[in-house]
Amino acid sequence: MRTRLIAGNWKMNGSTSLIDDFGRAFTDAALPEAVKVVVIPPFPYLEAARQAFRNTPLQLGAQTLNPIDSGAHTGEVSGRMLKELEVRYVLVGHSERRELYRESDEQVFDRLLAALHVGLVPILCVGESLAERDAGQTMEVVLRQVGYAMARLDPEQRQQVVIAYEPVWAIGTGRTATPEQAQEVMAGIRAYQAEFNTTLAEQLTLLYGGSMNAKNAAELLAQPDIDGGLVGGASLKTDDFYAICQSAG
Ligand SMILES: O=C(CO)COP(=O)(O)O
Repeated sequence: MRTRLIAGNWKMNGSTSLIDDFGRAFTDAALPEAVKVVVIPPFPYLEAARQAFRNTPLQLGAQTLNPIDSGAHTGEVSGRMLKELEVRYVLVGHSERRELYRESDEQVFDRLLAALHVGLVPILCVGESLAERDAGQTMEVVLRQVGYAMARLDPEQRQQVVIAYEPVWAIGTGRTATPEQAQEVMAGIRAYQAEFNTTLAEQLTLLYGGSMNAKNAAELLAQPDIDGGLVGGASLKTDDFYAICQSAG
């Protein structure tokens, strides 16, 4: 049985009061067994979240990290600092970072490696644009992003990585990939991984992201290669996010 994982990426949203709402809503929450739930707020809220989530099953994630441990890098945050705040997961290669902040596959890989070195679980985000999908390049683009990172890791490191497939055209648009579209690409990612090692491929946790919400989550999560979700907008609404977590059981 693979790990089920629901992660809420708040992006540059949220507030200390939303952290408190989540703390209250998830205190003593009875989530389905074997479902891990991660909240990924902006950096300034991590400490408040650490306190507020004490009696909840919620784990903490961060949205990015700098590959360097410390030094003269104004505005940046290192993996070591995140570990001090009991952060367990970190996103690398989110399409917004790739697009808006020009992160290359190489820079994404440096971040992923830094995460592994300090013991954070990297969630490697990959996905094609609408133009790439329309041009029939979906698998090529996604496997290039996955392959760039995975081929440079040793088998033990590969085992630690979670991969999130987020078609860029489905992010924040309300236009979810159909379960079949998502399943097709995610089966392709797992098959790619099987070229390294079939057991690892079987254990790989694969998340779908892109307009996942309380209504469509169950159908997406019922697909054989979808083990969880990376949720944006709907993770800012306590009730919706709670419902998505319940449908992962
Ligand atoms: O980018 C996402 C999560 O990382 C998905 O965002 P939405 O759920 O808002 O489409």
